[in-house]
Amino acid sequence: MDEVFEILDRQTAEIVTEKVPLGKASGRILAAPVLSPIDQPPFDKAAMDGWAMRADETGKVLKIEETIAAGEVGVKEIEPGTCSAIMTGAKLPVGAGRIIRVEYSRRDGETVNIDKDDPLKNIIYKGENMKAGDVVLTPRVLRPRDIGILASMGFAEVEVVIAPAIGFIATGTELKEPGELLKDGEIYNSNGHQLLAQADIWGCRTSYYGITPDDPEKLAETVNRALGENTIVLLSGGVSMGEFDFIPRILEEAGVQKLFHRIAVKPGKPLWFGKNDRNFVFGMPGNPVSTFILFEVFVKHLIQKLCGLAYDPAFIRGALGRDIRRKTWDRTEFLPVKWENEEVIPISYHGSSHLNALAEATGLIIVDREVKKVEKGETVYVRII
Ligand SMILES: Nc1nc2c(c(=O)[nH]1)N[C@H]1C(S)=C(S)[C@@H](COP(=O)(O)OP(=O)(O)OC[C@H]3O[C@@H](n4cnc5c(N)ncnc54)[C@H](O)[C@@H]3O)O[C@H]1N2
Ligand code: MOO
Repeated sequence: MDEVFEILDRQTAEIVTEKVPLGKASGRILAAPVLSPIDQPPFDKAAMDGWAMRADETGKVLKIEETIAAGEVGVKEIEPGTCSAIMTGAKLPVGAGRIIRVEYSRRDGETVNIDKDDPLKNIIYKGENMKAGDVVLTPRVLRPRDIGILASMGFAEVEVVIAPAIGFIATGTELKEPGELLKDGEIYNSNGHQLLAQADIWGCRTSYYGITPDDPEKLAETVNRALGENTIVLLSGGVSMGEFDFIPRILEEAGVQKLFHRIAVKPGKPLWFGKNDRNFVFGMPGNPVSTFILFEVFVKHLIQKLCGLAYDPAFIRGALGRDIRRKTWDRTEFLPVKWENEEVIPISYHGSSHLNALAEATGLIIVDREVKKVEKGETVYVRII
C-alpha cells in the first residue's frame, strides 16, 4: 500500500484557481494562505453589557455620562466618579479600563450604585484574537467555521482550487440503472451513483458516461471521449481475470500508460492505475465496497495531491470490542466498524459485494498484511468515513 501512495504522490498537474463568493466556498480547497488585513477585534471592546469606568475606580456611586450602543463611539471621556452605560460589542470610551456587568448594579436616574465588584475586566483588547498580517488560514478544505473566519476578516470572496474534473464509466453487460426492471442475472449499477456522489467533493466537476456493455469497441469509444473531457477517469468492472475483463488492454490502447495493476489491498486487489500526459485513470474492480474504499483511500489522495494538499484523513483511536480472525492475511485489509458502548465493533461483513454493511459503519480499521488476528481490547485506529 505504501508503494501505491508513493506512486500517487509523484503525480502532479497544473493547479488552476478561481475566486468564488463566500456562499460558494464551503467544501472547496483554499488555494493560498490567508493573512488578516485587520486587527481582530479592530478596537478595544466591551465583552458585557454594563458600566465602563476607570480601571482604578473605587467609588460605589457613579455618575452616568452617556449610553454607548454597539457600533457607536462614545464622546465622553471617563473621569474618576463617572461611567458610561456600554453594550456588548461597543467600543470602549477614552479613559475606561474595566466594565462592571449590569446585573452587579442598580441604576438610580442619572447615577448607578455598584453593588458587587467584577473580578474580570470584561474587555476584549484590540488585536487580542488576531493581528493584521497574521496567517489565519493555511490551504485546506474550507469548513463552515473557516467561512466565518474569512467573513470576520472582511473577505467577500476567496481564491479556491478548481479540483480536477472526474468522469465515470460503468462497465458490465449485467448492469441496469436504478429504476429499471432487472432480468435474471442482472444487478443494479450502484457504483456509478456512489462514485459520482463521492466525487462530488471539493468542487470536482463530474461527468457520467453511463453503462457501457462489455464490448471492446464501444468501450474504447467511451474511454476516449471521457479522456478528452476529464482529468481523472474512473471505470468500474472488467479489471480482473475474467474473459470479458479487457479494460486494461483498452486503456493501454488508448495511450494510457499503466503505473500499476493489482495491489495487496482487500478489498480492491485488481485495481489498475495509469496516466497519459493529461489524464489519470483508475480501473476499479466492479464490487461496490471495493470502489467505495478505493475512492476514499486512493482517489481522494490523488485529488488532494493534484490540488496541492496532503490528504490527511481523520483517525480516532479506540479499543476493539470483538476478536478479528483472518482466513487470509496476504493483503492489507480495510474492515468496516461502528462505535458501540465506547468500543470499536467490527460490522458483520461478507466481502466486497456487501455494500449495505457500510450503512451502519462509522469508519474503517486497517489490518496490516501478515496479521492473522486482532484481539478484543487491542487499540485500533478508526479512519472516519
Ligand atoms: N479468477 C479470478 N477471479 C477473480 C479475481 C481473481 O484474482 N481471480 N479477483 C476477484 C476480485 S478480488 C474482484 S474485486 C473481482 C473484480 O472483478 P472485475 O474488476 O473484473 O469486476 P467485474 O467482474 O466486472 O465485477 C465484479 C462484481 O461487481 C459487480 N459490479 C460491476 N459493476 C458494478 C456496478 N457498476 N455497480 C454494482 N456492482 C457492479 C459485478 O456484477 C460483479 O458481481 O473479481 C474477482 N474475480
Ligand atoms: O479485491 Mo476484491 O475487491 O476483494 O473483492
